[in-house]
Amino acid sequence: MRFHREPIQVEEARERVLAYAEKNPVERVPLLESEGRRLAEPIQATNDVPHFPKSPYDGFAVRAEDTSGATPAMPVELEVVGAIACGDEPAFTVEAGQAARIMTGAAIPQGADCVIMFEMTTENEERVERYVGVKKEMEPGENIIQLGEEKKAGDLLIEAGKRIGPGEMAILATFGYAEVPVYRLPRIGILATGSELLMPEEPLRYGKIRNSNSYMTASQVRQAGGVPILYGNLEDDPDKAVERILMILEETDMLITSGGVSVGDFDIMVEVFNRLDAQLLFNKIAMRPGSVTSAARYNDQFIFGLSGNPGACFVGFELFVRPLLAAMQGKPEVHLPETKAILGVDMKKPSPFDRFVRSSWAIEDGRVVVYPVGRDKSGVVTNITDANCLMRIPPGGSGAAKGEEVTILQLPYNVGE
Ligand SMILES: Nc1nc2c(c(=O)[nH]1)N[C@H]1C(S)=C(S)[C@@H](COP(=O)(O)OP(=O)(O)OC[C@H]3O[C@@H](n4cnc5c(N)ncnc54)[C@H](O)[C@@H]3O)O[C@H]1N2
Ligand code: MOO
Ligand SMILES: [Mg+2]
Repeated sequence: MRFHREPIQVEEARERVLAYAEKNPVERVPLLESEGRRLAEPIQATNDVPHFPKSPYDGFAVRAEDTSGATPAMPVELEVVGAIACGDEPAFTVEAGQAARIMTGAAIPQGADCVIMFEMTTENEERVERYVGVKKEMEPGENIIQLGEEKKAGDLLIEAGKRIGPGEMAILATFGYAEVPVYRLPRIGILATGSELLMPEEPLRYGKIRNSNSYMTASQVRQAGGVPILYGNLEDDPDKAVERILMILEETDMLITSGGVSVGDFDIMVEVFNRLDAQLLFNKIAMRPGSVTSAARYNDQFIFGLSGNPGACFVGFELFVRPLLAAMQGKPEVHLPETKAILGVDMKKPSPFDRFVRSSWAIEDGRVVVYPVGRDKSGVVTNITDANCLMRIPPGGSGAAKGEEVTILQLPYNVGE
């Protein structure tokens, strides 16, 4: 029974992780730096928008009752008593028989109740000086952006947890949020285990390979809103691993390792978890790839032991680490979005486990069609570049046939690039 581990279902593994998920502490950052972060508080309107009635056009602010009977052939003549630029606070009142020049975005003066565009006045023939001819009958309120028309003070504008992008930046600036409450970025330590590993700058030696997992994981962490901190490669030595892991956990919120989680002679992670006396959440999942993906709690921190095989390492992050990072940043929906797609080829390999196949979806004749990206072997590293989703093939039966409907988990990579 030396190698026996009790496999649990994917959903169960996710729940065991999320049961311990906590939101990161809140910090206030300058507006420009808040871009890409997640809001820690709901954002409300701090004033009406607009907070003064304003003109949507360049024209004349007038009293609608004065324009009665006006036509292009018989313009009504009004006295021009002032001009209002954007930013002015008009100090005069438009009385009966009067008009004021007004520019787009400028405040409506007292007395006026509508704005007539330049094009509907004698201004369109030659520039008006003292008197303007109005060529159209106006309604009260016409061409006025009313006080609070867009938003009222106190209105909820953005829910907490939303990622700050262009629209959110515009709102935050509009309502004077020079400092923005956001969740602190999760700092994620990344450590590769394996005596065969070289750094990217090192020349190849027979039997050795360059560590790609750490860089792949760093990208996944960053795209999930975390800050990756790389701690290099570690030989397969449990003593050194324990020492390094304790050091990394002091400096970071969480640790992700890759490699050494299976049952080989040099797979040290089981031993490492034992020596740390960590609380094991799982070390076997009924899925492929990534069946040996492991997770543990050490004090109040997480350690994820992802597979060494790059395909399995990639999938392990997407299914189990991503949701945790999302939860730490207050994201309301933590899992990858799922949709249905039509399988573009036969995937007839029967499997007793759920399979998560690195795949690519595209719209064909108005339908979402999905194809595996190539050889579905967890040791293959060079086809992750083509994946924009994971295709989920349920266990049992005889796999899935071309034309069948399958579930896909959309990845945030390789879409619209
Ligand atoms: N007898 C069994 N053997 C294996 C089983 C099993 O159940 N019984 N599971 C297989 C599966 S599935 C996987 S996945 C791997 C998991 O291996 P480990 O997580 O223990 O990883 P390693 O043994 O350290 O390495 C596996 C493979 O990946 C390469 N690797 C490791 N680290 C990196 C890295 N940072 N960058 C790129 N490539 C890396 C490593 O050289 C190996 O080729 O176990 C199977 N075996
Ligand atoms: O299940 Mo392994 O983790 O195929 O690659
Ligand atoms: Mg191994």
